[in-house]
Amino acid sequence: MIKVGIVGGTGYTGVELLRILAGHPDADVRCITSRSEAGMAVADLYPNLRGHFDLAFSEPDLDTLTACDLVFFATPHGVAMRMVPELMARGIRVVDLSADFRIKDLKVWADWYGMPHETPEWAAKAVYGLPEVARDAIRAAQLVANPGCYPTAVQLGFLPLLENDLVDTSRLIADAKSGASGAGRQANIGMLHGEIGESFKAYGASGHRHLPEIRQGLANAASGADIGVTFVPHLLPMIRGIEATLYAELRNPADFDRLQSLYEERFADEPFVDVMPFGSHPETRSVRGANACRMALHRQPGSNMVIVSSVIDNLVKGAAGQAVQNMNIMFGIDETLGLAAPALLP
Ligand SMILES: NC(=O)C1=CN([C@@H]2O[C@H](COP(=O)(O)OP(=O)(O)OC[C@H]3O[C@@H](n4cnc5c(N)ncnc54)[C@H](OP(=O)(O)O)[C@@H]3O)[C@@H](O)[C@H]2O)C=CC1
Ligand SMILES: CC(=O)N[C@@H](CCC(=O)OP(=O)(O)O)C(=O)O
Repeated sequence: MIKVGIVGGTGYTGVELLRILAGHPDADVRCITSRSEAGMAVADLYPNLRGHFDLAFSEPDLDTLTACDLVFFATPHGVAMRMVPELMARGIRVVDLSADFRIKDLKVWADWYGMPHETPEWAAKAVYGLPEVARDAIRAAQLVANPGCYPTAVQLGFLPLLENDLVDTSRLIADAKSGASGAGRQANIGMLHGEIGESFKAYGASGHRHLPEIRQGLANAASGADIGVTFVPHLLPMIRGIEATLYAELRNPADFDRLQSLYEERFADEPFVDVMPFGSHPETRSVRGANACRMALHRQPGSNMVIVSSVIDNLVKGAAGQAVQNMNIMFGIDETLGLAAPALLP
């Protein structure tokens, strides 16, 4: 049994970790922290977990956390980077769902996250945990930086094009839309139902903090090539799900004929990526609650532009599901344990 701790157990990704781990045969959740709800039984706050966890939320406490084999951080940015060094020193493994360890250039990180990085040595050692790219490094890692939700949908959709040098990397476009749970559970007037219901808007069009993360991942996939990517997120009046419509111009239009088989081969051994038939339109509800990314390719008549539609559940493949996938890889157990359930439909 893997002894698991969760810091930030009351947030949306924290409770999603609990939901997934409730069905995991090799994970034993020992500790779930919350400063505001310390002392409250987990099942009292989240009745869907009644009968699954006989635990109460507790204050984040290093002595309790160091009794675990693995700690998930489901906390706002800036929390994990302060607690990780102590856990690392005591040999505990960590999967951080926040952005603290995702970006290697710490000047870029500080500019986007508005604070200096306090543990550069661990930022350098952390492995960016996109399993479809870095499975071997994740297996050996003590600290895994779980990718962001938009960056997961965007990178997976572009990967085969960039790895095979098929497109103009200077003019990529990622037009992405997310449900409101992406913003977390803390009170925020802009996220009230009355504010976002029956409405739809872009945000962060002048620059969103996921832009440098997406750039870094796409540059690595393209063997260090310069990446010009325009990323615009949108807020959808729904709770879960991300759809990213991706655009890239083929260098050689003749390559269109082999793209479908290239995508199918690239992801053939990936348990959580599904390449749908050419011309399909993946729906967010087809991945709701599931650790899955579904994608499909399109071409418009007379155009050299490849269009990829990529969907994930932001809380699962975009956060807690991918974090459990990373845990499974780190501990050398079946990567799909706890994650095999299909999406909830309708
Ligand atoms: N929501 C999403 O779709 C995704 C979120 N993420 C990232 O995952 C992380 C968690 O997100 P989400 O669950 O949405 O966030 P929430 O705001 O819903 O939850 C945050 C949790 O962290 C705890 N917390 C807050 N401040 C501290 C602190 N200083 N020390 C210890 N615990 C703290 C809170 O409990 P309390 O204050 O009671 O201690 C709460 O349990 C964030 O970094 C987010 O960016 C990543 C991918 C997708
Ligand atoms: C809808 C919404 O607000 N989404 C969040 C992104 C989701 C998230 O939590 O970002 P990380 O994956 O980096 O942690 C945002 O735009 O900031």
